[in-house]
Amino acid sequence: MTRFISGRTPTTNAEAFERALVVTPGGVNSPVRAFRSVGGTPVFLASGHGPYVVDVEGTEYVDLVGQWGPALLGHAHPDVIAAAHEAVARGLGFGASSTGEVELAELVLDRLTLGEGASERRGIEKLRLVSTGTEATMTAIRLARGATGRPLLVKFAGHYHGHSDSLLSEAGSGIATLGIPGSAGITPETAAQTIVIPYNDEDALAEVFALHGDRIAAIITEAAAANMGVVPPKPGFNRLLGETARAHGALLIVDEVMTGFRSTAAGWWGLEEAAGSGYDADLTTFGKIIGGGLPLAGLGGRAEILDLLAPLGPVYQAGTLSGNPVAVATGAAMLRGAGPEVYDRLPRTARTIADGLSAALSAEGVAHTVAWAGSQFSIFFRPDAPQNYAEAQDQHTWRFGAYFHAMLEHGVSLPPSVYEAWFVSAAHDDAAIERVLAAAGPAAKAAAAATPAL
Ligand SMILES: Cc1ncc(COP(=O)(O)O)c(C=O)c1O
Ligand SMILES: N[C@H](C=O)CCC(=O)O
Repeated sequence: MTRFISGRTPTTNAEAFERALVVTPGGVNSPVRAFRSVGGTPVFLASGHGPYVVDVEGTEYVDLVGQWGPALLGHAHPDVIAAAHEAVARGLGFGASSTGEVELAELVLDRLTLGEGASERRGIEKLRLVSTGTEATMTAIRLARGATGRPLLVKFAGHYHGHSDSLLSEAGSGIATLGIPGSAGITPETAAQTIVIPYNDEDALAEVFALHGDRIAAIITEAAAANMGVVPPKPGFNRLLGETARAHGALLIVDEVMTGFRSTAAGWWGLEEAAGSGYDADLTTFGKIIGGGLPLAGLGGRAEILDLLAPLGPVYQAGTLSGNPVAVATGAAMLRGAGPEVYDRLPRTARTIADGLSAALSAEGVAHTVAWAGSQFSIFFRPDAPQNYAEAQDQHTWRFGAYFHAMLEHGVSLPPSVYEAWFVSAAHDDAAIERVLAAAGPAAKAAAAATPAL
């Protein structure tokens, strides 16, 4: 007799969650999905199409989670699905190199390399593919330590770079959502190698380098922070990070796992280049969109640094599933499908939605602000945009649960945390936007009526 297998597919979210709780820690495979900060039963999704997702009960929602970023063209885009089918038919993976990996690297490098004659520090010359953003940032740190022979890492409070040990101190995303300072299970020795400073704070940066400059291997930063809600860098801050690192013989790692291929065709880096505040990253990490929705991520940089990776160099990194042929095919299909019209459309769609939501909140007298980084935005329940984690936490977070559930009831799926960014896709058409705007009034009323927990 089987103990766990029920043989029946759950038909309600409650039933699905109940069963998940028995066999999965917290009923989820990634903490934010558990709805802990907003309360209630998580939805279990059965399918997605265009701007919509559908749960196991058959309820359709306009999706503003976008797979946490990868769904740039919307769900189940025909070209991406066709690329997956074609690749699957040839085999799921070989544990050997395949030409699709090279094609994807070429597509990425083409978007991120400056023209001939540009300073040789700029742009990305080589790319190593891995399977998750966590692996990409973890490898970037190892590479920085290997390249400099130094131990320390500087990160910013509220930034999230995945869940490797060195990077969970005062992290954003789920760590912020759960209201905890970091994770158990990390040795004090490891934690001591990461120095956390406030974001957008030039003085703290100067001070940490004055004190420890010759022991710092790297600064790691989100290209534009979006895991404590959206908090963009002050103009010129990323450039200052590059200059400071360079002046002290350290490296700058810019994490574009979320912003890469979303803010512009060339990610946040492209946006700052166009704005005249371009910066020199020594290493750049990618994830999400680069895999087109399947597990794939990457680490890029100048050849002299990337070539320190095995087999050429002494810094080890490997992966059974690295460069998986199906994931590189879906990633390439997504990048090929993300032409100028996509990057033109995304900010306009985001702006229309955000303006409508903001107007509804204002009409209900709810203090709030919409914060932006390219086409990504999030709503803070405070009157002005925060510049760092302390300010991002200083808001009426207690309004968000009511707001979130009112949206869900009216057919709009938001990230289930006040500290996550919202994502639109190229598939969000007028009908989807209308549905979001129709939910704006009731959600604003719910936020206005919310009260802090005792
Ligand atoms: C900026 C950033 N870096 C790294 C990661 C880690 O990526 P993954 O979840 O694929 O490990 C994430 C998201 O999870 C992210 O938003
Ligand atoms: N903020 C995270 C990634 O960007 C959300 C994904 C997760 O933790 O499940």
